[in-house]
Amino acid sequence: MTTAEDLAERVREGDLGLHELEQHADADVAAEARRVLLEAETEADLSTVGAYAFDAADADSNVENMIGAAQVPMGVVGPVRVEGGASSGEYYLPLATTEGALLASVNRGCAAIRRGGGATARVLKSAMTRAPVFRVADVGEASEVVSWVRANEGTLREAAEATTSHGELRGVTPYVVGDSVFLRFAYDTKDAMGMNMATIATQAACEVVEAETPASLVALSGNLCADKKPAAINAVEGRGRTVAADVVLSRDLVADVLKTTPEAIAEANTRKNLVGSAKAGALGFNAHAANVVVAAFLALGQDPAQVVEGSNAITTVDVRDGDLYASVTLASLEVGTVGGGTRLPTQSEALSVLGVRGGGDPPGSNADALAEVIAVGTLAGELSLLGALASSHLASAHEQLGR
Ligand SMILES: CC(C)(COP(=O)([O-])OP(=O)([O-])OC[C@H]1O[C@@H](n2cnc3c(N)ncnc32)[C@H](O)[C@@H]1OP(=O)([O-])[O-])[C@@H](O)C(=O)NCCC(=O)NCCSC(=O)C[C@@](C)(O)CC(=O)[O-]
Ligand SMILES: NC(=O)C1=CN([C@@H]2O[C@H](COP(=O)(O)OP(=O)(O)OC[C@H]3O[C@@H](n4cnc5c(N)ncnc54)[C@H](OP(=O)(O)O)[C@@H]3O)[C@@H](O)[C@H]2O)C=CC1
Repeated sequence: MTTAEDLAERVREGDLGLHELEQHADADVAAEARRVLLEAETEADLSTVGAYAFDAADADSNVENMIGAAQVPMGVVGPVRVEGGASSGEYYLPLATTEGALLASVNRGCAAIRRGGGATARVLKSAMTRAPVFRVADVGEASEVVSWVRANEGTLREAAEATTSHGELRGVTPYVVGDSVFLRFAYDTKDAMGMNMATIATQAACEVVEAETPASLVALSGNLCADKKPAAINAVEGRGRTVAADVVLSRDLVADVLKTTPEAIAEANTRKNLVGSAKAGALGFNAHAANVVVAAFLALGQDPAQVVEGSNAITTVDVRDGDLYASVTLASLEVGTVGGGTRLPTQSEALSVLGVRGGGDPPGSNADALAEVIAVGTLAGELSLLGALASSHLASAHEQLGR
Protein backbone atom coordinates (compact mmCIF):
# COMPACT_ATOMS: atom_id res chain seq x y z
CA MET A 1 0.00 0.00 0.00
CA THR A 2 1.33 3.45 -0.91
CA THR A 3 1.85 5.58 2.20
CA ALA A 4 1.91 9.35 2.53
CA GLU A 5 5.64 9.17 3.35
CA ASP A 6 6.33 7.15 0.13
CA LEU A 7 4.47 9.72 -1.96
CA ALA A 8 6.20 12.66 -0.29
CA GLU A 9 9.55 11.01 -0.98
CA ARG A 10 8.70 10.54 -4.66
CA VAL A 11 7.77 14.23 -4.93
CA ARG A 12 11.06 15.17 -3.24
CA GLU A 13 12.97 13.02 -5.76
CA GLY A 14 11.18 14.74 -8.68
CA ASP A 15 9.49 11.49 -9.69
CA LEU A 16 5.96 12.92 -9.08
CA GLY A 17 4.45 16.38 -9.29
CA LEU A 18 2.66 17.76 -6.23
CA HIS A 19 -0.63 17.68 -8.13
CA GLU A 20 -0.27 14.08 -9.34
CA LEU A 21 -0.63 12.27 -6.02
CA GLU A 22 -4.31 11.35 -6.40
CA GLN A 23 -3.31 9.16 -9.36
CA HIS A 24 -1.30 6.95 -6.96
CA ALA A 25 -3.29 6.95 -3.73
CA ASP A 26 -6.69 7.89 -2.42
CA ALA A 27 -7.43 11.55 -1.86
CA ASP A 28 -6.90 11.48 1.92
CA VAL A 29 -3.46 9.88 1.60
CA ALA A 30 -2.54 12.34 -1.15
CA ALA A 31 -3.50 15.27 1.10
CA GLU A 32 -1.52 13.75 3.97
CA ALA A 33 1.53 13.36 1.71
CA ARG A 34 1.41 17.07 0.87
CA ARG A 35 1.25 17.89 4.58
CA VAL A 36 4.23 15.60 5.27
CA LEU A 37 6.15 17.41 2.57
CA LEU A 38 5.19 20.89 3.73
CA GLU A 39 5.93 20.09 7.37
CA ALA A 40 9.38 18.81 6.39
CA GLU A 41 10.16 21.84 4.24
CA THR A 42 8.73 24.55 6.51
CA GLU A 43 8.39 25.14 10.23
CA ALA A 44 4.64 24.48 10.02
CA ASP A 45 2.63 22.03 12.13
CA LEU A 46 -0.39 21.10 9.98
CA SER A 47 -2.11 18.74 12.41
CA THR A 48 -5.22 20.95 12.68
CA VAL A 49 -5.36 21.61 8.94
CA GLY A 50 -5.30 17.85 8.52
CA ALA A 51 -8.08 17.20 11.06
CA TYR A 52 -10.98 17.66 8.68
CA ALA A 53 -14.26 15.80 9.03
CA PHE A 54 -15.13 14.74 5.48
CA ASP A 55 -13.63 12.48 2.83
CA ALA A 56 -11.04 14.35 0.79
CA ALA A 57 -12.59 12.74 -2.30
CA ASP A 58 -15.77 14.74 -1.62
CA ALA A 59 -13.82 17.92 -2.29
CA ASP A 60 -12.33 16.61 -5.51
CA SER A 61 -14.23 19.06 -7.73
CA ASN A 62 -13.70 21.97 -5.32
CA VAL A 63 -9.93 22.14 -4.78
CA GLU A 64 -6.65 20.97 -6.25
CA ASN A 65 -3.46 20.15 -4.31
CA MET A 66 -5.59 19.62 -1.19
CA ILE A 67 -3.78 19.54 2.15
CA GLY A 68 -6.75 19.75 4.51
CA ALA A 69 -9.41 22.27 5.40
CA ALA A 70 -9.52 25.84 6.66
CA GLN A 71 -11.98 25.57 9.51
CA VAL A 72 -13.87 28.81 10.01
CA PRO A 73 -16.08 28.99 13.11
CA MET A 74 -19.76 28.75 12.26
CA GLY A 75 -22.61 30.14 14.32
CA VAL A 76 -26.27 30.72 13.76
CA VAL A 77 -28.62 33.71 14.00
CA GLY A 78 -32.37 33.78 14.30
CA PRO A 79 -34.96 32.60 14.08
CA VAL A 80 -36.17 35.40 11.86
CA ARG A 81 -39.53 35.51 10.12
CA VAL A 82 -39.37 36.01 6.36
CA GLU A 83 -42.36 36.58 4.13
CA GLY A 84 -40.81 36.12 0.72
CA GLY A 85 -41.74 35.16 -2.80
CA ALA A 86 -40.01 31.79 -2.41
CA SER A 87 -39.48 31.68 1.37
CA SER A 88 -42.04 31.77 4.12
CA GLY A 89 -41.69 31.16 7.85
CA GLU A 90 -39.05 31.32 10.54
CA TYR A 91 -35.45 30.72 9.54
CA TYR A 92 -32.17 30.15 11.34
CA LEU A 93 -29.27 31.46 9.24
CA PRO A 94 -25.84 29.77 9.67
CA LEU A 95 -22.93 32.23 9.37
CA ALA A 96 -19.19 31.47 9.36
CA THR A 97 -16.79 34.21 10.41
CA THR A 98 -13.72 35.12 12.42
CA GLU A 99 -15.10 38.51 13.47
CA GLY A 100 -16.29 38.54 17.07
CA ALA A 101 -19.47 40.59 17.68
CA LEU A 102 -20.74 40.03 14.14
CA LEU A 103 -23.19 37.24 14.93
CA ALA A 104 -24.28 38.98 18.13
CA SER A 105 -25.09 42.01 16.01
CA VAL A 106 -26.95 40.16 13.25
CA ASN A 107 -28.74 38.14 15.91
CA ARG A 108 -29.87 41.37 17.54
CA GLY A 109 -31.21 42.60 14.19
CA CYS A 110 -33.01 39.28 13.77
CA ALA A 111 -34.52 39.64 17.25
CA ALA A 112 -35.80 43.10 16.34
CA ILE A 113 -37.27 41.84 13.05
CA ARG A 114 -38.79 38.79 14.75
CA ARG A 115 -40.41 40.88 17.46
CA GLY A 116 -41.61 43.31 14.77
CA GLY A 117 -43.52 40.52 13.02
CA GLY A 118 -41.00 39.63 10.32
CA ALA A 119 -39.47 41.06 7.16
CA THR A 120 -40.74 41.03 3.59
CA ALA A 121 -38.32 39.87 0.89
CA ARG A 122 -38.51 39.43 -2.87
CA VAL A 123 -36.19 38.35 -5.66
CA LEU A 124 -36.76 41.05 -8.28
CA LYS A 125 -34.56 39.73 -11.05
CA SER A 126 -32.51 36.59 -11.73
CA ALA A 127 -29.82 36.63 -14.41
CA MET A 128 -26.28 35.28 -14.35
CA THR A 129 -24.14 36.95 -16.99
CA ARG A 130 -21.11 36.14 -19.08
CA ALA A 131 -19.76 38.75 -21.52
CA PRO A 132 -17.17 37.58 -24.07
CA VAL A 133 -15.11 40.15 -26.01
CA PHE A 134 -14.60 39.84 -29.78
CA ARG A 135 -12.15 41.59 -32.10
CA VAL A 136 -13.52 43.23 -35.29
CA ALA A 137 -11.82 45.31 -37.99
CA ASP A 138 -13.45 48.64 -37.22
CA VAL A 139 -16.62 50.26 -35.91
CA GLY A 140 -18.42 49.53 -39.20
CA GLU A 141 -17.83 45.83 -38.72
CA ALA A 142 -18.74 46.15 -35.03
CA SER A 143 -22.12 47.57 -36.02
CA GLU A 144 -22.61 44.69 -38.50
CA VAL A 145 -21.95 42.14 -35.75
CA VAL A 146 -24.32 43.88 -33.34
CA SER A 147 -27.09 43.88 -36.01
CA TRP A 148 -26.54 40.18 -36.64
CA VAL A 149 -26.70 39.37 -32.93
CA ARG A 150 -29.92 41.37 -32.49
CA ALA A 151 -31.53 39.60 -35.43
CA ASN A 152 -30.35 36.12 -34.43
CA GLU A 153 -30.82 35.86 -30.68
CA GLY A 154 -32.93 32.73 -31.23
CA THR A 155 -30.01 30.97 -32.95
CA LEU A 156 -27.71 31.91 -30.08
CA ARG A 157 -30.29 30.71 -27.56
CA GLU A 158 -30.53 27.35 -29.31
CA ALA A 159 -26.74 26.88 -29.24
CA ALA A 160 -26.39 27.99 -25.61
CA GLU A 161 -29.30 25.97 -24.26
CA ALA A 162 -28.08 22.81 -26.02
CA THR A 163 -25.33 22.64 -23.37
CA THR A 164 -27.62 22.60 -20.31
CA SER A 165 -30.87 21.02 -19.25
CA HIS A 166 -31.61 23.75 -16.71
CA GLY A 167 -30.20 27.03 -17.99
CA GLU A 168 -32.27 29.42 -20.11
CA LEU A 169 -30.83 32.30 -22.11
CA ARG A 170 -32.78 35.43 -21.19
CA GLY A 171 -31.06 37.85 -23.57
CA VAL A 172 -27.87 39.11 -25.14
CA THR A 173 -26.89 42.80 -24.81
CA PRO A 174 -24.18 44.07 -27.17
CA TYR A 175 -21.69 46.81 -26.24
CA VAL A 176 -19.10 48.28 -28.62
CA VAL A 177 -15.82 50.03 -27.81
CA GLY A 178 -13.96 50.85 -31.05
CA ASP A 179 -12.91 47.55 -32.57
CA SER A 180 -14.06 45.47 -29.57
CA VAL A 181 -17.54 43.96 -29.38
CA PHE A 182 -18.82 42.68 -26.03
CA LEU A 183 -21.91 40.48 -25.85
CA ARG A 184 -23.41 40.29 -22.35
CA PHE A 185 -25.30 36.96 -22.19
CA ALA A 186 -27.83 36.74 -19.32
CA TYR A 187 -29.16 33.37 -18.11
CA ASP A 188 -31.77 32.09 -15.75
CA THR A 189 -29.64 29.43 -14.03
CA LYS A 190 -32.43 28.12 -11.74
CA ASP A 191 -30.93 26.72 -8.50
CA ALA A 192 -27.30 26.95 -9.65
CA MET A 193 -25.25 30.09 -9.06
CA GLY A 194 -24.51 29.35 -12.68
CA MET A 195 -21.05 30.63 -13.51
CA ASN A 196 -19.84 27.31 -14.94
CA MET A 197 -23.20 26.76 -16.63
CA ALA A 198 -23.22 30.25 -18.20
CA THR A 199 -19.59 29.97 -19.26
CA ILE A 200 -20.09 26.64 -21.01
CA ALA A 201 -23.30 27.81 -22.70
CA THR A 202 -21.69 31.07 -23.84
CA GLN A 203 -18.74 29.21 -25.36
CA ALA A 204 -21.21 27.35 -27.59
CA ALA A 205 -22.94 30.60 -28.59
CA CYS A 206 -19.59 32.25 -29.35
CA GLU A 207 -18.78 29.50 -31.82
CA VAL A 208 -21.94 30.47 -33.73
CA VAL A 209 -21.03 34.18 -33.63
CA GLU A 210 -17.58 33.40 -35.01
CA ALA A 211 -18.99 31.15 -37.74
CA GLU A 212 -21.66 33.64 -38.86
CA THR A 213 -19.96 37.03 -38.45
CA PRO A 214 -16.46 38.50 -38.95
CA ALA A 215 -15.98 38.72 -35.16
CA SER A 216 -13.11 36.78 -33.57
CA LEU A 217 -13.35 35.72 -29.97
CA VAL A 218 -10.52 37.19 -27.89
CA ALA A 219 -11.65 36.18 -24.39
CA LEU A 220 -14.71 34.28 -23.19
CA SER A 221 -14.89 36.68 -20.25
CA GLY A 222 -14.41 40.29 -21.30
CA ASN A 223 -14.94 41.79 -17.80
CA LEU A 224 -18.28 43.33 -18.70
CA CYS A 225 -19.89 40.28 -17.05
CA ALA A 226 -18.62 41.46 -14.39
CA ASP A 227 -17.45 38.60 -12.18
CA LYS A 228 -15.49 39.18 -8.96
CA LYS A 229 -14.55 42.80 -9.69
CA PRO A 230 -16.31 45.92 -8.38
CA ALA A 231 -18.38 47.20 -11.34
CA ALA A 232 -21.21 49.68 -11.75
CA ILE A 233 -22.88 47.48 -14.40
CA ASN A 234 -23.79 44.94 -11.70
CA ALA A 235 -25.19 47.69 -9.48
CA VAL A 236 -27.38 49.00 -12.31
CA GLU A 237 -28.33 45.90 -14.31
CA GLY A 238 -28.05 43.30 -11.54
CA ARG A 239 -26.24 39.96 -11.67
CA GLY A 240 -27.31 36.69 -10.10
CA ARG A 241 -30.26 37.53 -7.88
CA THR A 242 -31.40 41.13 -7.37
CA VAL A 243 -33.14 40.84 -4.02
CA ALA A 244 -34.70 43.29 -1.57
CA ALA A 245 -35.95 43.04 2.01
CA ASP A 246 -37.72 45.51 4.28
CA VAL A 247 -39.29 45.84 7.70
CA VAL A 248 -41.20 48.28 9.90
CA LEU A 249 -40.18 48.41 13.59
CA SER A 250 -42.14 50.29 16.21
CA ARG A 251 -40.48 53.10 18.14
CA ASP A 252 -40.69 51.03 21.36
CA LEU A 253 -39.06 48.05 19.72
CA VAL A 254 -36.23 50.24 18.38
CA ALA A 255 -35.71 51.58 21.92
CA ASP A 256 -35.88 48.17 23.54
CA VAL A 257 -33.73 46.10 21.16
CA LEU A 258 -31.58 48.62 19.31
CA LYS A 259 -31.25 51.06 22.26
CA THR A 260 -31.93 54.16 20.20
CA THR A 261 -34.64 56.01 18.23
CA PRO A 262 -35.89 55.74 14.64
CA GLU A 263 -34.69 59.33 14.04
CA ALA A 264 -31.14 58.56 15.19
CA ILE A 265 -30.94 55.46 12.97
CA ALA A 266 -32.37 57.38 10.00
CA GLU A 267 -29.84 60.18 10.47
CA ALA A 268 -26.95 57.73 10.82
CA ASN A 269 -28.09 55.99 7.64
CA THR A 270 -28.38 59.24 5.66
CA ARG A 271 -25.11 60.77 6.78
CA LYS A 272 -23.09 57.52 6.79
CA ASN A 273 -24.56 55.13 4.23
CA LEU A 274 -25.77 57.70 1.71
CA VAL A 275 -23.70 60.91 2.08
CA GLY A 276 -20.52 59.22 3.32
CA SER A 277 -20.66 56.54 0.65
CA ALA A 278 -21.31 59.15 -2.07
CA LYS A 279 -18.36 61.23 -0.89
CA ALA A 280 -16.18 58.09 -0.85
CA GLY A 281 -17.22 57.24 -4.42
CA ALA A 282 -18.49 53.88 -3.12
CA LEU A 283 -20.57 51.41 -5.13
CA GLY A 284 -22.28 49.97 -2.05
CA PHE A 285 -24.37 52.40 0.02
CA ASN A 286 -24.61 50.26 3.14
CA ALA A 287 -22.91 49.75 6.50
CA HIS A 288 -21.61 46.17 6.34
CA ALA A 289 -23.57 44.05 3.88
CA ALA A 290 -20.28 42.32 3.03
CA ASN A 291 -20.06 40.97 6.59
CA VAL A 292 -23.31 39.02 6.36
CA VAL A 293 -22.95 38.07 2.70
CA VAL A 294 -19.48 36.55 3.05
CA ALA A 295 -20.32 34.82 6.35
CA ALA A 296 -23.37 33.26 4.70
CA PHE A 297 -21.30 32.37 1.62
CA LEU A 298 -18.66 30.58 3.72
CA ALA A 299 -21.25 28.68 5.75
CA LEU A 300 -23.47 27.78 2.81
CA GLY A 301 -21.00 26.81 0.09
CA GLN A 302 -21.15 29.90 -2.10
CA ASP A 303 -18.12 31.31 -3.98
CA PRO A 304 -16.58 33.76 -1.47
CA ALA A 305 -14.94 35.87 -4.19
CA GLN A 306 -18.42 36.92 -5.28
CA VAL A 307 -18.84 38.93 -2.09
CA VAL A 308 -17.40 41.70 -4.29
CA GLU A 309 -20.71 42.04 -6.12
CA GLY A 310 -22.81 40.44 -3.34
CA SER A 311 -22.17 43.41 -1.09
CA ASN A 312 -23.34 45.85 -3.76
CA ALA A 313 -26.29 46.96 -1.63
CA ILE A 314 -28.23 50.10 -0.78
CA THR A 315 -29.75 50.54 2.67
CA THR A 316 -32.59 53.01 3.15
CA VAL A 317 -34.16 54.14 6.43
CA ASP A 318 -37.17 56.40 7.00
CA VAL A 319 -39.22 57.45 9.98
CA ARG A 320 -42.88 56.61 9.27
CA ASP A 321 -45.45 57.91 11.78
CA GLY A 322 -42.80 57.72 14.49
CA ASP A 323 -41.80 54.15 13.64
CA LEU A 324 -38.79 52.91 11.69
CA TYR A 325 -38.92 51.70 8.07
CA ALA A 326 -35.70 50.07 6.80
CA SER A 327 -34.83 48.29 3.57
CA VAL A 328 -31.83 46.72 1.93
CA THR A 329 -31.58 45.98 -1.80
CA LEU A 330 -28.77 43.73 -2.97
CA ALA A 331 -28.28 44.30 -6.69
CA SER A 332 -26.11 41.31 -7.48
CA LEU A 333 -26.29 38.42 -5.02
CA GLU A 334 -24.91 35.32 -6.76
CA VAL A 335 -26.16 32.24 -4.94
CA GLY A 336 -27.02 28.62 -5.66
CA THR A 337 -28.20 25.54 -3.81
CA VAL A 338 -26.74 23.03 -6.28
CA GLY A 339 -23.21 22.75 -7.67
CA GLY A 340 -20.02 24.50 -6.59
CA GLY A 341 -19.31 24.43 -2.86
CA THR A 342 -22.89 23.49 -1.97
CA ARG A 343 -22.09 19.78 -2.30
CA LEU A 344 -19.39 19.86 0.39
CA PRO A 345 -20.59 18.07 3.52
CA THR A 346 -20.49 20.95 6.04
CA GLN A 347 -21.97 23.45 3.60
CA SER A 348 -24.63 20.99 2.55
CA GLU A 349 -25.60 20.45 6.21
CA ALA A 350 -25.82 24.22 6.69
CA LEU A 351 -28.08 24.55 3.63
CA SER A 352 -30.37 21.94 5.15
CA VAL A 353 -30.79 24.19 8.24
CA LEU A 354 -32.53 26.58 5.84
CA GLY A 355 -34.36 23.74 4.09
CA VAL A 356 -32.92 24.72 0.71
CA ARG A 357 -30.38 21.98 0.00
CA GLY A 358 -30.34 20.85 -3.63
CA GLY A 359 -32.74 21.60 -6.46
CA GLY A 360 -36.04 23.34 -5.70
CA ASP A 361 -39.55 22.58 -6.90
CA PRO A 362 -40.01 24.44 -9.19
CA PRO A 363 -36.33 24.74 -10.21
CA GLY A 364 -34.90 28.04 -9.02
CA SER A 365 -37.13 28.29 -5.94
CA ASN A 366 -34.48 27.05 -3.49
CA ALA A 367 -31.90 29.57 -4.70
CA ASP A 368 -34.55 32.32 -4.61
CA ALA A 369 -35.40 31.38 -1.01
CA LEU A 370 -31.71 31.40 -0.08
CA ALA A 371 -31.29 34.87 -1.60
CA GLU A 372 -34.31 36.16 0.32
CA VAL A 373 -33.09 34.84 3.68
CA ILE A 374 -29.59 36.26 3.11
CA ALA A 375 -31.20 39.61 2.26
CA VAL A 376 -33.13 39.56 5.55
CA GLY A 377 -29.94 38.61 7.42
CA THR A 378 -28.23 41.55 5.75
CA LEU A 379 -31.09 43.84 6.79
CA ALA A 380 -30.70 42.56 10.37
CA GLY A 381 -26.98 43.37 10.27
CA GLU A 382 -27.66 46.85 8.93
CA LEU A 383 -30.25 47.60 11.62
CA SER A 384 -28.02 46.42 14.45
CA LEU A 385 -24.86 48.21 13.32
CA LEU A 386 -26.75 51.43 12.57
CA GLY A 387 -28.32 51.12 16.02
CA ALA A 388 -24.91 50.62 17.62
CA LEU A 389 -23.47 53.61 15.77
CA ALA A 390 -26.47 55.78 16.64
CA SER A 391 -26.14 54.91 20.33
CA SER A 392 -22.31 55.00 20.36
CA HIS A 393 -22.05 51.29 21.17
CA LEU A 394 -19.78 50.16 18.33
CA ALA A 395 -16.44 50.49 20.13
CA SER A 396 -17.69 49.07 23.43
CA ALA A 397 -19.32 46.11 21.67
CA HIS A 398 -16.05 45.22 19.99
CA GLU A 399 -14.11 45.73 23.24
CA GLN A 400 -16.39 43.18 24.90
CA LEU A 401 -16.94 40.64 22.12
CA GLY A 402 -14.53 41.17 19.28
CA ARG A 403 -11.07 40.83 20.88
C1 LIG B 1 -23.00 43.54 20.58
C2 LIG B 1 -24.43 44.10 20.54
C3 LIG B 1 -25.32 43.12 19.77
C4 LIG B 1 -24.94 44.21 21.96
O1 LIG B 1 -26.18 44.86 21.91
P1 LIG B 1 -27.12 45.06 23.19
O2 LIG B 1 -28.31 45.80 22.69
O3 LIG B 1 -26.36 45.61 24.31
O4 LIG B 1 -27.50 43.55 23.50
P2 LIG B 1 -28.58 42.96 24.52
O5 LIG B 1 -27.81 42.17 25.53
O6 LIG B 1 -29.56 43.99 24.99
O7 LIG B 1 -29.38 41.92 23.57
C5 LIG B 1 -30.17 42.37 22.46
C6 LIG B 1 -30.19 41.26 21.42
O8 LIG B 1 -28.88 41.17 20.80
C7 LIG B 1 -28.55 39.78 20.57
N1 LIG B 1 -27.29 39.46 21.30
C8 LIG B 1 -26.67 40.24 22.22
N2 LIG B 1 -25.51 39.67 22.60
C9 LIG B 1 -25.41 38.50 21.96
C10 LIG B 1 -24.43 37.47 21.93
N3 LIG B 1 -23.31 37.52 22.67
N4 LIG B 1 -24.64 36.42 21.12
C11 LIG B 1 -25.76 36.35 20.35
N5 LIG B 1 -26.72 37.31 20.32
C12 LIG B 1 -26.55 38.37 21.12
C13 LIG B 1 -29.74 38.97 21.04
O9 LIG B 1 -30.57 38.70 19.92
C14 LIG B 1 -30.45 39.89 22.00
O10 LIG B 1 -31.84 39.73 22.01
P3 LIG B 1 -32.54 38.43 22.69
O11 LIG B 1 -32.35 37.32 21.71
O12 LIG B 1 -31.78 38.18 23.98
O13 LIG B 1 -33.94 38.83 22.85
C15 LIG B 1 -24.49 45.52 19.88
O14 LIG B 1 -23.73 46.44 20.60
C16 LIG B 1 -24.06 45.56 18.45
O15 LIG B 1 -24.71 45.01 17.57
N6 LIG B 1 -22.97 46.25 18.13
C17 LIG B 1 -22.53 46.41 16.74
C18 LIG B 1 -21.51 45.39 16.38
C19 LIG B 1 -21.47 45.23 14.88
O16 LIG B 1 -22.44 45.40 14.16
N7 LIG B 1 -20.34 44.84 14.40
C20 LIG B 1 -20.29 44.54 12.97
C21 LIG B 1 -18.98 44.48 12.52
S1 LIG B 1 -18.31 46.11 12.30
C22 LIG B 1 -17.50 45.98 10.80
O17 LIG B 1 -16.99 44.92 10.51
C23 LIG B 1 -17.70 46.99 9.77
C24 LIG B 1 -17.52 48.50 9.98
C25 LIG B 1 -18.06 48.95 11.33
O18 LIG B 1 -16.16 48.92 9.86
C26 LIG B 1 -18.35 49.06 8.81
C27 LIG B 1 -18.60 50.54 8.88
O19 LIG B 1 -17.74 51.34 8.41
O20 LIG B 1 -19.69 50.89 9.35
N1 LIG C 1 -16.34 28.90 -15.05
C1 LIG C 1 -16.19 30.09 -14.53
O1 LIG C 1 -15.86 31.05 -15.25
C2 LIG C 1 -16.43 30.35 -13.11
C3 LIG C 1 -16.73 29.31 -12.26
N2 LIG C 1 -17.00 29.55 -10.94
C4 LIG C 1 -17.31 28.38 -10.14
O2 LIG C 1 -18.48 27.83 -10.73
C5 LIG C 1 -19.11 27.00 -9.78
C6 LIG C 1 -20.58 27.26 -9.85
O3 LIG C 1 -21.01 27.06 -11.17
P1 LIG C 1 -22.43 26.44 -11.42
O4 LIG C 1 -22.67 26.49 -12.88
O5 LIG C 1 -23.42 27.09 -10.52
O6 LIG C 1 -22.30 25.00 -10.82
P2 LIG C 1 -21.82 23.61 -11.45
O7 LIG C 1 -20.76 23.78 -12.45
O8 LIG C 1 -21.56 22.72 -10.30
O9 LIG C 1 -23.11 23.16 -12.30
C7 LIG C 1 -24.34 23.05 -11.74
C8 LIG C 1 -25.15 22.11 -12.63
O10 LIG C 1 -26.12 21.45 -11.83
C9 LIG C 1 -27.13 20.98 -12.68
N3 LIG C 1 -28.42 21.12 -11.98
C10 LIG C 1 -29.07 20.11 -11.36
N4 LIG C 1 -30.20 20.55 -10.79
C11 LIG C 1 -30.27 21.87 -11.05
C12 LIG C 1 -31.20 22.89 -10.70
N5 LIG C 1 -32.29 22.64 -9.97
N6 LIG C 1 -30.96 24.15 -11.12
C13 LIG C 1 -29.87 24.44 -11.85
N7 LIG C 1 -28.96 23.52 -12.22
C14 LIG C 1 -29.14 22.24 -11.81
C15 LIG C 1 -27.08 21.81 -13.96
O11 LIG C 1 -26.74 20.92 -15.01
P3 LIG C 1 -27.23 21.18 -16.51
O12 LIG C 1 -26.58 22.46 -16.94
O13 LIG C 1 -26.72 20.01 -17.22
O14 LIG C 1 -28.72 21.32 -16.48
C16 LIG C 1 -25.97 22.82 -13.67
O15 LIG C 1 -25.23 23.18 -14.80
C17 LIG C 1 -18.54 27.35 -8.43
O16 LIG C 1 -17.68 26.32 -8.01
C18 LIG C 1 -17.74 28.60 -8.71
O17 LIG C 1 -16.66 28.74 -7.83
C19 LIG C 1 -17.04 30.81 -10.44
C20 LIG C 1 -16.78 31.89 -11.26
C21 LIG C 1 -16.38 31.73 -12.61
